[in-house]
Amino acid sequence: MNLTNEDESTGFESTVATTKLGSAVCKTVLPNVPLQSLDIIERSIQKKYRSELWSPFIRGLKEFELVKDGDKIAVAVSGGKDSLLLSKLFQELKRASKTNFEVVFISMNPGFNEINLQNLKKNLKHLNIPCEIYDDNIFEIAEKIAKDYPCYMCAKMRRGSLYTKATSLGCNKLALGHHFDDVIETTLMSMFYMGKFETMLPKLKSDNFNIELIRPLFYVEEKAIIKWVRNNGILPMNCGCTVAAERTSSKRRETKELIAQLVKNNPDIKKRIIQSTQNVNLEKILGWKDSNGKYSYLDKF
Ligand SMILES: Nc1ncnc2c1ncn2[C@@H]1O[C@H](COP(=O)(O)OP(=O)(O)OP(=O)(O)O)[C@@H](O)[C@H]1O
Repeated sequence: MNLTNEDESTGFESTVATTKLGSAVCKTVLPNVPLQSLDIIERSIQKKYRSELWSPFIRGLKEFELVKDGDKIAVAVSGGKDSLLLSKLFQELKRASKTNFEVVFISMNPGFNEINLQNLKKNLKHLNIPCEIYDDNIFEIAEKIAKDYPCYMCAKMRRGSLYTKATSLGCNKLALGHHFDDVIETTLMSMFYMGKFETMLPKLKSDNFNIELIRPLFYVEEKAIIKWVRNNGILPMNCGCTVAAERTSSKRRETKELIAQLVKNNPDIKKRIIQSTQNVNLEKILGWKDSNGKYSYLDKF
């Protein structure tokens, strides 16, 4: 592991290391202090990090109506920092909210190495997250059937596996740990590398399962999650992928770095990117599409 200095505005601050894993290099978020007690960790969510974690979480839930009476929600836990926080937020919500909902925690073991698996179990135990870990060997399958580009296949199989598991547990919603920066990066990446304008939605209906996917961390910034994890002494899973890891995420890293540069001169830039997805002027756009087909502004010219 080599310690590297990262830009403050990315939230990685100085204790981010690079870890060599096979042929890949991963950025690793390291704890700042010894592991804190469960009580301190839980309390920090609604006290010390209230404005950075709890409030944007609640804002997203309310604005997009993500949790309703009668819901049974499966929280998908990869063991990374985002889904560990998401699990704790849901436990806090259950305690604080009058909404009558149920929550379960599921983690799919896609072929993690033993060190990662043990660390995941240790974190779940310490954080008191009653999570069911089930095996679904998608790493091996993705690498076999899509040798050159396993990530797309892996992500597709992962989604299917989590939907299947959540459905088998009687859940009507599956919660994923994508956060504010994931949304912004994905929006820009789809413009830069795929030539289309679209964003990551806070909720969507599955095409093949009778289940809704929700993203309750929609308004939670990554730098706040990193602070929460590091200052509570938690070592999240960092390099779970044993197949491709950093090889295929370089475009995301480039986009992340570009945004960090822009934020230096214009701190509101991330907010503006999100706003632009809520404010598309269909009279000043060349073309758009929906499930019925493609349209050009010339159609009605
Ligand atoms: N193996 C898994 N088991 C359960 N849920 C998963 C798994 N892998 C990913 N997820 C879900 O999908 C979300 C997005 O996955 P992604 O790979 O982008 O995140 P990550 O960096 O692995 O971890 P995290 O988002 O928890 O920090 C996760 O936050 C989690 O909710």
